[in-house]
Amino acid sequence: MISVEEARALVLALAASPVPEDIAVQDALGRALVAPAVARLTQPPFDASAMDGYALRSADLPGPLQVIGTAAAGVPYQGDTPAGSSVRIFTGAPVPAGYDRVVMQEIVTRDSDAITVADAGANLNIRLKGNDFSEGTAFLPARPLRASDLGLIAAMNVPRVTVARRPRVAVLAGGDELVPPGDTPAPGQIISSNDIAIAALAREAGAEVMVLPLARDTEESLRERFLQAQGCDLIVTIGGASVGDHDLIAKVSADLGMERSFYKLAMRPGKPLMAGRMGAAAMLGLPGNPVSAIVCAKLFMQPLLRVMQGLPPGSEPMHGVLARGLPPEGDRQHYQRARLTPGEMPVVDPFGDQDSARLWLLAEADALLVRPAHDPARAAGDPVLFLPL
Ligand SMILES: Nc1nc2c(c(=O)[nH]1)N[C@H]1C(S)=C(S)[C@@H](COP(=O)(O)OP(=O)(O)OC[C@H]3O[C@@H](n4cnc5c(N)ncnc54)[C@H](O)[C@@H]3O)O[C@H]1N2
Ligand code: MOO
Repeated sequence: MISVEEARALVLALAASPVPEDIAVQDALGRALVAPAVARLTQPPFDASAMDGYALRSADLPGPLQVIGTAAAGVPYQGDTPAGSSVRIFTGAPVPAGYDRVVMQEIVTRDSDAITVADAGANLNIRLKGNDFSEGTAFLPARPLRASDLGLIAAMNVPRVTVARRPRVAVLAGGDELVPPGDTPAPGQIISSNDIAIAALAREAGAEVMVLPLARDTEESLRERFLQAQGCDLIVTIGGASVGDHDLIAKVSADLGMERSFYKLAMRPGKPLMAGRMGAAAMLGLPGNPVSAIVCAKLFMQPLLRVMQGLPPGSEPMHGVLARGLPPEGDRQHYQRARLTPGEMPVVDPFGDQDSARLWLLAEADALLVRPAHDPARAAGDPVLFLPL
C-alpha cells in the first residue's frame, strides 16, 4: 500500500492544464483567475477628500478663512485657491489644487462665510492619488475570487476576466441497497447520501457537477453510467471499491480502459481509494462508507479540482496540541474526527468512536486529527496536525 503523500502526488498528476474562459467580472465569484486582471486606471484618480468638511491650507490655520466655493464627489471645484481661503468639501471630492488638508466639519466653527479651526489635529484627511492602486498594476491571487476581489477588479475598470473553466465532474454512486432521499426504502435498503455530499464538496471546490442516476450492482448498469459520464473532466465513483462480490468498480472501469495510478493506500478511513485516467478524464473511486468517501473527497478530490483550475491544492494540515493521551497507531495514516478548542494553539480532542459509517459524528466534528502510520502513543499536550472541517 502506498502512503497518503504518494497517493496525493499521483492524484494531482492527473490534473490537465486549466482551460481558460472569458467571463464578466460580476459572474466571477469563486472562480480562479488564470490571467491577471490589469488596472486600467489609477485609484483614486486624484487626491480625494476622506471627510465631509473644509479643504484648506495648514499654514492658514487657525483662521478665520473665507469659504469661497464647494467641491462635491463628481463635481470638482474649478476656481483659484488664494491664501486665507477654504472650500466646502464632501467625501470623495477632488481636493482643490493648493490645499493640503481637509478639516472635518464637526471641529470647524462657521460664522457666515468664514470658518475658524481651534485644533485641526494631525490627520490631513486626504487620500492621495494612487494610494489604492495604479494603472497597469496586475492582480492574480492564488485562490478563488472573493466578493471583495470582484469589487477591486471592477474598480480597476476591468469588466471581463479570464478564469479557469469549471471542471466538469460526474458523480457516480451505486448499489442495490440505495434509494434517493424522499423514497421509502424497502427492507435492507438505505438512503443514498454520499452522492449528495460528494457533489456538494465538488461544487465547493469550483466544479460543475452532474450527479448520475444511482447505478445497480451489475456490470451493465455501471458501464451505462460510465458512458453517461463521457465528456467530463473527472469521474468520481462512490462505493463498490472494496473486495466484495458486488464491488465492481475496479473491474468495469478496467474493462473500459481505465489506466490505474493506484488502488489502496495506507489511510484510515479510505483504504480502498482508487485513482487513474479514463481517456481524457481523471477518475477517482471513493470508498462507499460515508465518512471514508467524504474524507477522501476532502483530501484528494478537492485538491485535484483546485489544481485543475490552476490553484494551489490546499487542504494543508495545521498545528495544534492533543487534549488527551492516545494509544499507538497502526499501519495506516489515521484521520480522526475531533472537536477543536480554538486558541493560539488549538486543542484537538478526537472522539472515542471513529466508525467510518457514522455521519452524525462527522457533523459534530470541527477537525480531522491527522495521526501518521506507526505514530507512537501520545500524551495530552503533545503537538499534532489537524485539518479543519
Ligand atoms: N473483506 C473486506 N471488506 C472490506 C474491506 C476490506 O479491506 N476487506 N474494506 C472495508 C473498508 S475500509 C471500506 S471503506 C469499505 C468500502 O467498501 P466499498 O467502497 O466497496 O463500498 P460499498 O461496499 O459499496 O459500501 C460500503 C458501505 O457504504 C454504504 N454506501 C455505499 N454507497 C453509499 C451511498 N451513495 N450513500 C450512502 N451509503 C452508501 C453501503 O451501503 C455500505 O454500507 O469496505 C469495507 N469492507
Ligand atoms: O478505511 Mo474504510 O475507508 O473504513 O472505512
